[in-house]
Amino acid sequence: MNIAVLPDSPETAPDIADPLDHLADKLFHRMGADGVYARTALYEGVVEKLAALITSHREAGTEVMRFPPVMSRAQLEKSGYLKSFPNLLGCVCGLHGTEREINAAVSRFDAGGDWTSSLSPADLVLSPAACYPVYPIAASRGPLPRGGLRFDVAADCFRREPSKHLDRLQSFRMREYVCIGTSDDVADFRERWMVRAQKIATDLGLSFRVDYASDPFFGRVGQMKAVSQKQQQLKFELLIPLRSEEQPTACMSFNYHREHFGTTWGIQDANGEPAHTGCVAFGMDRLAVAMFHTHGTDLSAWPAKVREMLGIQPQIAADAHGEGWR
Ligand SMILES: Nc1ncnc2c1ncn2[C@@H]1O[C@H](COP(=O)(O)OP(=O)(O)OP(=O)(O)O)[C@@H](O)[C@H]1O
Ligand SMILES: [Zn+2]
Repeated sequence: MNIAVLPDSPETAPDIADPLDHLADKLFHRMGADGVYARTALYEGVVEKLAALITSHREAGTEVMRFPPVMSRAQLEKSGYLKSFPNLLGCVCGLHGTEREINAAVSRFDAGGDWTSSLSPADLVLSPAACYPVYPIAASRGPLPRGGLRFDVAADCFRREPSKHLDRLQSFRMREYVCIGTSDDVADFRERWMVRAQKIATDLGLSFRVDYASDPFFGRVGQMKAVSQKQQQLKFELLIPLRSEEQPTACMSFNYHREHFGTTWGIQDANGEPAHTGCVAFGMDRLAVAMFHTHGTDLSAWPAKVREMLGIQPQIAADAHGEGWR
């Protein structure tokens, strides 16, 4: 079934058109909520090619793990997420009562009332970033070997930041390379990846700049955290001017957490010191949107070098509007 219902009908259309809106009907199908979209074959094909390109740059000795879209609530609480981004968290909840209580909730719904007041939280949250589950797993393995550990992780992530902008989703894919080791291990890792990531962006024909950045910490205390994060240059972003040069979109980030996760999870480096950690995160959906915004929605018209880099064959490009991804 192919129901392209974007762009919005005039009654529900956003007041100000966004420069990315023209991509919507080629890339997505609406699912009834802002920032949550079904993806077309054309779009998904490019996401897969981007993922393969990122895989081709994986360093030797990197362990691969793929995480589900949910994780342990206790683990995320322990990671300190509520101190930084409580406003973005999505929590799984359910009808946990007796049969009578559950039936009463459903009856309230049938009668046009509110059933959700009977919900209570489960022990799961929707993962807000791909790397959180890897630290307790690493901790369970005992002290780190010399040189530390490296992981390749990915997850469907959720952040409660509904927006009509196609580059700010509530449900999106994140791929990360993670390093756990000494501060030198992590500094070298981040340095290598900041160089490599810029080569990837150049190969993809994207315009970009790399700048230091801060996370969107919650509240007034959060603003101070953001200032300190910038001063210490703990976070860099690869920024692509999708809607303007002044407000570019962060499509990758390079993060240094110092010993936060090492101390939280009791991870020790080879010298018995708390481990340092860092990650490089690729926003797969933002990268895909950036590719279509930059090169257009006709794959056969993309620059030959970019198609070659991604392994997009000419006939595949021509077929992509149908089911032509092989
Ligand atoms: N709401 C979102 N929709 C799509 N991709 C996202 C979203 N939030 C983050 N990402 C992607 O995941 C990557 C890693 O997440 P990170 O926490 O570093 O982003 P962030 O600093 O919160 O981004 P922003 O400042 O734009 O909210 C980002 O560089 C981006 O590519
Ligand atoms: Zn991370």
